[in-house]
Amino acid sequence: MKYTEIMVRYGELSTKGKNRKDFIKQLGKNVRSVLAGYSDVVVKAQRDRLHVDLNGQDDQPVMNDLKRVFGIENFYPSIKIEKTMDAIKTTALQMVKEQFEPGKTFKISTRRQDKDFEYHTDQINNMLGDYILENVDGITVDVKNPDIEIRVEVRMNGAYLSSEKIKGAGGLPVGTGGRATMMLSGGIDSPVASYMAMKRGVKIDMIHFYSPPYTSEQALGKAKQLTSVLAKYSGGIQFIAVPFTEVQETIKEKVPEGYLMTIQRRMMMRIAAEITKNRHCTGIFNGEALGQVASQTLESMMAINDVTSMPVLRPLISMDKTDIIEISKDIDTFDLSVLPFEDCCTIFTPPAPKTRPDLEKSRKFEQYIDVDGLMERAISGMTITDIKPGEDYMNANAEIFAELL
Ligand SMILES: Nc1ncnc2c1ncn2[C@@H]1O[C@H](COP(=O)(O)OP(=O)(O)OP(=O)(O)O)[C@@H](O)[C@H]1O
Repeated sequence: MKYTEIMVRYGELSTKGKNRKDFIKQLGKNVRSVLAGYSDVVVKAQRDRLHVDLNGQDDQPVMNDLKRVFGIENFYPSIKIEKTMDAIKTTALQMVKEQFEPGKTFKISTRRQDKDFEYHTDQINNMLGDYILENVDGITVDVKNPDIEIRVEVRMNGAYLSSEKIKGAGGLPVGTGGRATMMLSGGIDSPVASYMAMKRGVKIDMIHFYSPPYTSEQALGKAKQLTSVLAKYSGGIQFIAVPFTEVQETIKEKVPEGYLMTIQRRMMMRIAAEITKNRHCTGIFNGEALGQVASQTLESMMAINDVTSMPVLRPLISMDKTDIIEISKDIDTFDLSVLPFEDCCTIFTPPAPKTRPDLEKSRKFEQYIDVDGLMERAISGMTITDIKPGEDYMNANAEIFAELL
């Protein structure tokens, strides 16, 4: 069946009362941005549903892209036909026949927007139901739990029929939950945390620390590539690369070995908090999960969090690694995350970092370095890239990558 339109049902929006208008507007904007590559497609965000008019565009790629947009509960590929009972009957029968197998049940659900149409809702349901029963041997009606549901909408500009129901990404439209920064490494966890932040409607800017020459161009390319995969869920993400070499070298020189990791993380957090404030964002997300590594004990989090009053949000805090990996596979970041390029946190890692750093000692050892000067120089060296969904930051260096793998 060649579909002409995709009808989108809103997710949690329907429960949001007075914010509903903003949510619908934002979702419309997000859907338009994700489908911008299809020049013929027209998106209309209306009060109770959103309509994607395909205008001859193949439905499959559009539906694949729609599956990633947060704020959509379900969508229904539909076909627009002439607004006559004959046309409705013929198309409904064709739809049923495409799905019918012996023993299957069906139901007709009609909505009528055009109050001047010659039949009202119950009449349409009955007439169509009878027609299907007469023409499909062995089929029966089940109004509670049908195997096949044919939805008929009689609108002002035509009749629309749909049957397939496709599950959307759920969540809230990105942009309705405020704006925050995300500390993105090249690992498995922070891309998953980014996805979860965006799913709750938060628009994120990525902050990535890198330390040339200890970290390579490829490691930076990998973090950008992860961002371009994640941008498919939100349509465009700003990627902020912050040089961290001087900070790390200074800490290595001045701070006792057991506290290298804690002081590095405190500096990362300070710089991230300053960037977050300057960009008028109101929180910092990261990919920490309790107990995973030395920096992710409660004591460690307290020692690192000490440097800012900005909310630090950790969507993965109580998740098991296996569950995080499962999500990273689902959202297509896993294969990239496991590419073996070093992160700046893995260089200068002492053999035995303090897993339960002392807060007072952390504060004291930090005084051995010029916190303000280091912060200022790192922030003034940052670069910002606008990353679009699906943009390629890896293949340009394909040969170098192949050698490294
Ligand atoms: N180079 C970096 N730039 C920005 N943030 C970072 C960087 N390295 C680590 N982080 C942040 O600190 C968190 C903890 O990092 P860590 O390396 O301790 O743990 P991890 O479990 O390996 O995390 P990930 O899988 O996200 O790398 C990361 O999830 C990320 O939010």
